[in-house]
Amino acid sequence: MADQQPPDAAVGKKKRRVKKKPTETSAEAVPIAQRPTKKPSLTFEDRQHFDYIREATSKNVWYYRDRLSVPRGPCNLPVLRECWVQGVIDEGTLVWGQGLADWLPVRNVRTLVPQIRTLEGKFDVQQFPPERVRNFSIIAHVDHGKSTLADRLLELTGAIKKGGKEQYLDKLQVERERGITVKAQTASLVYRYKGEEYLLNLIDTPGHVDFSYEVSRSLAACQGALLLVDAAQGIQAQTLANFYLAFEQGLAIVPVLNKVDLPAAEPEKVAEQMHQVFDIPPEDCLMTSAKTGFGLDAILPAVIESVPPPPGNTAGPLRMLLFDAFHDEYRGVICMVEIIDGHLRKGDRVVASSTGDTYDILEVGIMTPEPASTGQLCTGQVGYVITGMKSTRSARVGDTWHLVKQPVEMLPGFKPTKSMVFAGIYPITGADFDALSAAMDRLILNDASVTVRRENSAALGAGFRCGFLGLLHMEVFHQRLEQEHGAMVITTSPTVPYSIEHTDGSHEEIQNPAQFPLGKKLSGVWEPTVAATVVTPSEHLGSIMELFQERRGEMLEHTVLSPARTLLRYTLPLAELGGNFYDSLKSITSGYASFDYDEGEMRKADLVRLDLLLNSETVDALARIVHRDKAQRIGGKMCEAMKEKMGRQQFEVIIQAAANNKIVARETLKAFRKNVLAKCYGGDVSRKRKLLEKQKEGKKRMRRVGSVDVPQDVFHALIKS
Ligand SMILES: Nc1nc2c(ncn2[C@@H]2O[C@H](COP(=O)(O)OP(=O)(O)OP(=O)(O)O)[C@@H](O)[C@H]2O)c(=O)[nH]1
Repeated sequence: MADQQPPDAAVGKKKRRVKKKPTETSAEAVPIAQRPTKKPSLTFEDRQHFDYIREATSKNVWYYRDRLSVPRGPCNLPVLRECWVQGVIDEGTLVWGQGLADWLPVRNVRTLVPQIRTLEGKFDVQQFPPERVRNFSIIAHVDHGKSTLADRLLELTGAIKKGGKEQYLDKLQVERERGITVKAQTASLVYRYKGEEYLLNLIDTPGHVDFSYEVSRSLAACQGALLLVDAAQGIQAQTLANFYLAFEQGLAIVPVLNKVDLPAAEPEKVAEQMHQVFDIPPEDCLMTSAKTGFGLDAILPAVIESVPPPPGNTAGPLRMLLFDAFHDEYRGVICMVEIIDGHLRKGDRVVASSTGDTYDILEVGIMTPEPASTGQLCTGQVGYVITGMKSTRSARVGDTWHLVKQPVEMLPGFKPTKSMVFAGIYPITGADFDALSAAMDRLILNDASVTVRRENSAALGAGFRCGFLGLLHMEVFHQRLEQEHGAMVITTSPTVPYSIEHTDGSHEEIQNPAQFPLGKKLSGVWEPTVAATVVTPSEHLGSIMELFQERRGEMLEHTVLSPARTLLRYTLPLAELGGNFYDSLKSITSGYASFDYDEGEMRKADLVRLDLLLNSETVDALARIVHRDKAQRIGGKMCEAMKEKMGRQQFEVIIQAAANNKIVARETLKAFRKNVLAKCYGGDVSRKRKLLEKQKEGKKRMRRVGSVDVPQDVFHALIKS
């Protein structure tokens, strides 16, 4: 094991070495024959080995990771940002990283694992029996102010400082970039009310329909919900959907009208709407402005008064619900749990009911909103546990855990989600498949609503077919894979699951358009529909109806909510929600209409498979299933987009679209050879070689379809066409 010098001494020593003797790398320490010529990619066995070492060293300050990012700052290997490790991290281990000409033997690696805040000995969760615990979610339509209100409540209870980062609980990069919540987040607050301290557990939930699985799971760990409604916009489609989710689970509802500071706010009218639609007495609605802080003081007392304490049995054996999980680079799998009955302590040995696997509780604590260890959790409390679980797949969201040899009745768990949209996800190059697979495992741990299956494409190689709850969900998943896990991927056109009826009466579900049978007589093709709800200012009714008609929608209901607002219900094919449906709806109503949908029935439709061909070779990854009437228009658009994006090749390329094998559109791309040496007049041969090598490198990023090279961004562009 490496030496145990104080970190500063080690830092100084290593810095001097690296600076003064840059050649003192593995060149001297390792015989040439042993030196690899390129960055190693770790094998599965390596990773297993690493896991073993992690355990062996977890109590020391040493650490390793298969792909170790060493942040800048005081560190004994300051030049390394990404470093590939050969073998076990120990004295003499070879590492390679950005800025290093060669492999470097490690002399001293100190852990860079951020320390979890500890409240052990300072904060006793036992002082909060269930009567003084409240678990509640904040639910609302998109942008009605959930995260902003959560900020104010965190500030009010001193969990975060005033004037800090806005929407504190929106921690993901994708959330901050898009300004939406995609992941439910938990925070425990201590609040003094009528002379007694209460432990309040707040869960901020997403508003968009594609993430409603997050809402329903969060509600399972709560006994109440703050139903937030924008006092200017009133009840919207997702307000209805979330209200019913909470109502069906029997939660206490605390109605709050937010944004009363806005000039357009009409809190009295909205309170009246709440009465009409939800039967909530107008006088029960709290008025607040999460922006200015108006009315904030009334919220937590209302939660304490209206939300019942968690009903668990304090004396019973431990029974806990795993309702969420995520992967932390340094600590592995972190599970979010609610203690339904009994008591959990660090060091306990627990069993996961669904798999029978046993784990030691290495750490347990609450989110404040950052994790803070408390050493135990009592009945009704919500917090996190770390078990040293090896595989991300072992953390099954909805699972019941109990103590070894103390079996309990399983909790009902969560309804499995039904994927509404499918797409293929492929690594940019085949060599990245293993890395993508690991990244998917980690992300799926944090997003249990995604379904994944291995698949192969002739054009894109080995990859995965993933099921999502909607198109936004698919886009966010793609973005998170890239941003949080560094996996660069190609996503194929989204498709919905179709059911094919063969002439012998049998049915087959297809989730990939390339499976759609060609040249075979079929009895019928069935597509999924949705029951859509739109709440809109009445002046936009005409244009909304036109939009739905164009998207093959059929009206089910037309209700006037108030003289100015109307509710419409339509049934329409799920596939029609793709493309620019949301953008069109937004632009024709200037963003004033709200939209939500529920799964509908399967409906028979006249559908064909639309293929894209390059020099008569089908690109399987670009196949889609479309309505016969739209095949020619969509095919034409795809060919145009392909021509525009692909750039000329060294030979002519014929781009065609075929609907059920019949050509419906065609474009021709003229031959062209880009002469990268055009501007190199005479002279330097090494510069010419460099340019040619760069060109060769660029070609690697292309996908070969038959004899045609397709750049990866073409796939992205065609998905949107
Ligand atoms: N004027 C005013 N603006 C507010 C108030 N509360 C929130 N906002 C603004 O409304 C916008 C949306 O707020 P968020 O807190 O992100 O809304 P959200 O409900 O969490 O959004 P999603 O998680 O995407 O559903 C932000 O620009 C906030 O600054 C309020 O009381 N008054």
